[in-house]
Amino acid sequence: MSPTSNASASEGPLTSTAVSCPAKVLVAGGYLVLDREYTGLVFGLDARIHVAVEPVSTRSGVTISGIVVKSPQFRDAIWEYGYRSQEADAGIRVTHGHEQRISKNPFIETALIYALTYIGTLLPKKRIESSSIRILADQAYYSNPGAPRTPTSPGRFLDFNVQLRDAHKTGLGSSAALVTSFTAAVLSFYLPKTLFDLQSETGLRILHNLAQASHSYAQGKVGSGFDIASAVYGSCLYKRFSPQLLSSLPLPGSVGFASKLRALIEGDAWDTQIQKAAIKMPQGLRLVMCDVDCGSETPSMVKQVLAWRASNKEEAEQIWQDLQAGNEALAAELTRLATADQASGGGSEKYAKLGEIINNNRKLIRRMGLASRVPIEPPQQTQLLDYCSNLDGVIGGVVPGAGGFDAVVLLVEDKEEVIAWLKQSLSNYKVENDAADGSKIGKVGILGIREEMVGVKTEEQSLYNEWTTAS
Ligand SMILES: Nc1ncnc2c1ncn2[C@@H]1O[C@H](COP(=O)(O)OP(=O)(O)OP(=O)(O)O)[C@@H](O)[C@H]1O
Ligand SMILES: C[C@@](O)(CCOP(=O)(O)O)CC(=O)O
Repeated sequence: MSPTSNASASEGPLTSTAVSCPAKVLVAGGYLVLDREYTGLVFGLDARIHVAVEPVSTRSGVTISGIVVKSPQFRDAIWEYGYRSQEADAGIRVTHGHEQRISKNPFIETALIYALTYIGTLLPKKRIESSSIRILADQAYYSNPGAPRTPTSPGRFLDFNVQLRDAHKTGLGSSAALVTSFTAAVLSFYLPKTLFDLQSETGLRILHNLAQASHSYAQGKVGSGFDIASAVYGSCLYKRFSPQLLSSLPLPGSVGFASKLRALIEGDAWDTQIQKAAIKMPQGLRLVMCDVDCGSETPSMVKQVLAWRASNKEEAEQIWQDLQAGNEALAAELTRLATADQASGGGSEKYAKLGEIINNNRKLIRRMGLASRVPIEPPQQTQLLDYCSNLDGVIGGVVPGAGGFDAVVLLVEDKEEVIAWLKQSLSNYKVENDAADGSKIGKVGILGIREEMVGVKTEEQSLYNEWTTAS
């Protein structure tokens, strides 16, 4: 059902709004999920990016509207935008503030253009008021050490005291969580509930489709969109949208962009499939993310794997099908354990099948990597995963997403002593960096996060008290 567009444009003053979205980890389905024939098993993680929007009191007589966006945990992270409606149904054009000295932020700028354009199609006669927007991110997204802003009463959001370009990402999908929170916060702020309600299924679908469209444009249309899906819906089994949906959309600023964008995100053509019920974390288990203090270039790995698949159809098809079966088996076993009678089975034998499925999937991932000559589970990561998998309480682990040297994700028993033992064992872990290509993994650390089933949610403004709009 589409929202009705005849709601009154004047439904009271704009009130401050805040929204947050979770990080992601693709536990199964890397590369496969780029193709609609296959699915990806994605878990949300409890590191969040928050976006808060507030009205700005404009002095009487001031006619220029503006939106100021700040990411105050980073140095010089402030972007000022003007905006105006364009002829020919081309949507909203965003301009930069005069004294803009700092680098552009394509994710923020695109999310703003898409969100304001959609709002403009719903409320064509209403002036878009000025606002002030703050972005606040949890520590786990970056490996830079943060410091409390007010040491006497340390809050949730730390001061990173570096420029954004010097932030070291940990690969948790910061741009997807940012774009989704930003879009949700801007829509919730400017639109009355009758037109956009984050608590409704329709609201979530519109947010998902709009955030996919703008994130994909800002990113250069490379990803499957699993990161946006988990930002909106939390942990889920994800089947991507047909790429033609976005390739047939006019570019922002071109004739017909606004109404085609609205029709696409509200209409029935959008064919993503999200199964939330297919993903569960059994009670007594949890995910642990390990950062290996090194990084890989996802786009070039994707290019190489897909090129190999295109010229080795038969061999690739077999691996893809076997991996899909293995990924489905993993989802099914997690669900079985989550719903099984807690009294049945006991001890670590109850997770034996889960461990076996994970190890079989890893064999297939290594085959994919060897065949395509892409280090998806390189020897250093195999060694690390084998080492961790042999520790008491660890069921198994994989290289998430595109793999490489970014991170590993472990499935472990949710017990303090297991985490303590894992930490101690990793602090003694000796990395054997003997890869022929010279790639190295650094010190292995545990990120203080775990799985999160909840996707987008509204938040209390009081969370940001120490990061006032003036910060
Ligand atoms: N706190 C923040 N404030 C403003 N912009 C941010 C913030 N965090 C991330 N970004 C934007 O997102 C970009 C990083 O997105 P990118 O897609 O490269 O990484 P990622 O989504 O974290 O990585 P991956 O998909 O590999 O997990 C930054 O260059 C910046 O533009
Ligand atoms: C390789 C791919 O399937 C997963 C990439 O995941 P990550 O960015 O490495 O977490 C690409 C995608 O689905 O967007």
